[in-house]
Amino acid sequence: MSLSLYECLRAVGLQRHYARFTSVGICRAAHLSALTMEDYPILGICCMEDRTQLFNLVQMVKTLDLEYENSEEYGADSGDEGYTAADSSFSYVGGEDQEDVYNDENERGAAETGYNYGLPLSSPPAPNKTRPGAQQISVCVRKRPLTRTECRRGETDVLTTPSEECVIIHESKEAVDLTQYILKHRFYFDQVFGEESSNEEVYQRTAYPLVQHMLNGGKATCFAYGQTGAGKTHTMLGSPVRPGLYALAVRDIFAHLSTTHMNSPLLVYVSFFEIYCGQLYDLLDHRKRLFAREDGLKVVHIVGLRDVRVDSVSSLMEVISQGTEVRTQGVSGVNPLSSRSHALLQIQLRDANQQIAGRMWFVDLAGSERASDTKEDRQSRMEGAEINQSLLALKECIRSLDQEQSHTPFRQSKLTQVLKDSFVGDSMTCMIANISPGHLATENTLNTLRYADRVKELKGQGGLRGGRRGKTNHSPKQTLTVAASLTALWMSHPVSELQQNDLSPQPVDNQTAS
Ligand SMILES: Nc1ncnc2c1ncn2[C@@H]1O[C@H](COP(=O)(O)OP(=O)(O)OP(=O)(O)O)[C@@H](O)[C@H]1O
Repeated sequence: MSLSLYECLRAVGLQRHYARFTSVGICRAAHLSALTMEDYPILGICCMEDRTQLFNLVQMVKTLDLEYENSEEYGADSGDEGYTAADSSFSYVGGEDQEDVYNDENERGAAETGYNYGLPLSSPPAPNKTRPGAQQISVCVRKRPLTRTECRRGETDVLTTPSEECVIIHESKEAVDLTQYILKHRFYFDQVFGEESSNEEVYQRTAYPLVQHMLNGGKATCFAYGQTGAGKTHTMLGSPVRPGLYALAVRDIFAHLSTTHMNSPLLVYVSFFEIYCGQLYDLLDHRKRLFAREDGLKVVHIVGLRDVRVDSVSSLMEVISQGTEVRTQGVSGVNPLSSRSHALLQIQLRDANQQIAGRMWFVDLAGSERASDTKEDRQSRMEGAEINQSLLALKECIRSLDQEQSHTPFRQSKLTQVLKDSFVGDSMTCMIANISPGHLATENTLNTLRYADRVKELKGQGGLRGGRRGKTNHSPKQTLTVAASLTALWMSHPVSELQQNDLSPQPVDNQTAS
C-alpha cells in the first residue's frame, strides 16, 4: 500500500511538522508505526491536540499494517515524491509577488526546486537537542529588527524565522536573462531568535546554562559574532533599560552567591581587554599593552592583566562602561571600527585563597564583515587578515573541543591562544551569531550564517543529518534511540568520551564546503 507521509500528516493537520519528521529519518507513512509517545517531543509534537492526532494516526498506520520492514531506504526525498525540504531553493518572483513567496513557504513545498548553487547545505537540528545549555557547544542566531535609519532608507527585511530553529534568508537575484528571482537559503541552529526576542529571553536560552555551569566550578565561553551593526553590543552590553548578557549573568551570579556559600564566600572579579591586530590591550588599565605567556604546564597567562573586584551589577556595569569607552576611543574614535577588535570580558569566581572556583568569558568578536567593505587601505587589510585568521582558528578550536583532536591550533591566533583554557576540559561554549535583516546586508548576513553553520556542522559531524537524506542504515526507530542515547551520553559525559561516529549516521555527501 502506498501512502505518502505528507498526506498522512496533512490528514490529521500535522503537515507543518513534516520537515521535522524527515529530519530524523521518518520519511514514509509506514515508519510512523515505530513511534512511541516518548518520541513525540523530538518531532516537535508537544501540545495535547497534536499529540492526540499523532497518536490516532500511529494507531491507524499500525492497523493498516503498512510494510515497514520492507520499505526502501529511509531517504527523505524518496518517500514523498515532489516534496523536498530544500535548504536553498529558488523561486521566480515578479516584484510584487515577493511577499507571497515568503508567506506560503511551507505550503509551497511541492513546487519548490531544490537548488543550492554549490553552497553548503544547512541541516535541521539534531533531535538529540534538549536545550542548548545541555550541550557542550550550542550555536544560536539572533536577528535584530530593521533600524529606523534602515526603514527610512527603504530597506526591506530579507530574513524570516519560521521556527525556533530555522532562519531563512531571501536573497534577491537576477538571472542572465534578467529574470528576477528569490534564492532562499535555509539554515538550522540550536536556537533562532527573531527580532521580537528580548535580551532576557536570549540570555535564558544561551548564557544562563553557561552561568550555571560556571557556578558549579566549570568554565564557559559565550561568543557574539556578526558584522558591524548586527546587534552584538546590544546583546552583550544592552542598555540600562534592556540589560544585556553581561549584566544578566552577573545578576544571576550574585543572586546565587547570596543564597549559597554563606560560610565560605566567593568573590567576583572581572577583567576586560581587547585584541586588536594581534595585540592585547587592557581596557581597564588605559589600554596598556599586555602579553600572553605560556608557563611550564602550558597554561596561558596574560601578564599584567588588571582584574577588578565587583560586588554588584551596577559596579560591574561601571567597570564595563569605562572599558568600552577606552576601547572605542582608543581604536578609532568611531563606533563601527570598534568592531575591528575582539573584546573579552572575563568573570572569575575566587575563594578566600584566591583559588579560581569558576570562570566565564564573554567575547564580543570583531565584525565579520570584510574590511574591504569599508576601506581599502593597508591598515584595514591587515585588520581584516588578522580577524579572518582568528575566526578561522576559533572555528578549528571549537572543532577540536567537540572532537577531542590530539592537536588543537591554539597558537594560530591570539584569540584562541588566550582562550585556550576554554577549549579543553569540561568547558561549555555558546556562539550567538547576530544578523542584520536589511537587504543591503544580505551578503554579510549570508557569510555570518555560513560561518555559524560551519561551527554547527563541526559540532554535529556525527549528528543525525544522514537520516534525513537517506544515507543511513538506521531505521527511524533506531535513529530516535540513537538520539536519546546521545542525549543521555551528552548529559553525563564530556563530549570527548563520545565516539559519535559509532552512534550516528555519516554526514551526507552533498554537504560540501562553499
Ligand atoms: N535586538 C535588537 N533590538 C532592537 N535594536 C537592536 C537590536 N540589536 C541591535 N539593535 C540596534 O541596532 C544598532 C546596532 O547594534 P549594535 O551596536 O549592538 O551592533 P554591533 O554588532 O555591536 O556593532 P559594532 O560591531 O559596530 O559595535 C543599535 O542601534 C542597536 O540599538
